[in-house]
Amino acid sequence: MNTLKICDVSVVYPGSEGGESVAALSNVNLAMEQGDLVVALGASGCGKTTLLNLIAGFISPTKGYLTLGNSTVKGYPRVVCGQDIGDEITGPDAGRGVVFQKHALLPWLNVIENTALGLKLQGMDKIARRQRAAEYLKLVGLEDFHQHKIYQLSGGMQQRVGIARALANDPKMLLLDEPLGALDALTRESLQELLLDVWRETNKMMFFITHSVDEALLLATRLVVMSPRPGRITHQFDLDFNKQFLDCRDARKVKSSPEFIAMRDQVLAIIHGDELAIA
Ligand SMILES: Nc1ncnc2c1ncn2[C@@H]1O[C@H](COP(=O)(O)OP(=O)(O)OP(=O)(O)O)[C@@H](O)[C@H]1O
Repeated sequence: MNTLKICDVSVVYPGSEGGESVAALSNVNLAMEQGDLVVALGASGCGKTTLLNLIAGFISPTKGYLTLGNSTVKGYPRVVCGQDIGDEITGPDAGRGVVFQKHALLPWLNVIENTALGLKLQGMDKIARRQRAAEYLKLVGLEDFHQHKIYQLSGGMQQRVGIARALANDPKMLLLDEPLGALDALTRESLQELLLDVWRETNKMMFFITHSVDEALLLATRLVVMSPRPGRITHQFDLDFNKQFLDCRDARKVKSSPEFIAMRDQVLAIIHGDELAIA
């Protein structure tokens, strides 16, 4: 089974040119399984992206370790506290798909070429990779846009291509760093629905970062709230508003329920309390 374990992880960035080092994360513990949609919320600079970068294998922890399935993630000792924690993954790989706020697509390639890019880099032949890319473009509603250039697409459509490209590699987990942050409100709502459809269809583990409390509550199976720097996970909530939404397809109805409003108030109180503490 696919599982991610983050065990007592801290990250300290060294100061540049004699400057002070930055303690970004402190003693973070988190476990995820297949089908979990974990959303991280917290004040700006609390270490959300640092946590995502660790999971993706872009950076290494200063202390602690991460495991994905039977493998340790990038650069960690195979044996920890006398226990063998498995083979090492040597860094970012196709098993962890990443979607950024800015789509990071290549403007000189068309939609299907962008979607198939990771498969091309893995050496998959052209027919097979185009077939696979077409499947995922259909999943995100872009089956009629294969030949379009990226600049011919709206921001929301570009993000759909980014999601299809990440999924085309069939990753064990999808890591999404504020993927909807730059979109207008209506497009953002339609992509929230799309992501939930993709999540239900694929049953992938997803780790999602946002600044929007409403978005976090609507999407998450588990919400983790992080403290200001050095980031720690201070609260975790198991939620099922996403299943309520998928049943009724009416975000306004879900968001106006007494349970949603109470949870929103509770989470906002935590975040505002944290912000006041550092003001
Ligand atoms: N490569 C780096 N070198 C030094 N400091 C860094 C580096 N990357 C991030 N930081 C610092 O670490 C802290 C955590 O940054 P991070 O981007 O993880 O926070 P965040 O919660 O994602 O922020 P935001 O919500 O504003 O995107 C910040 O103080 C940031 O300035």
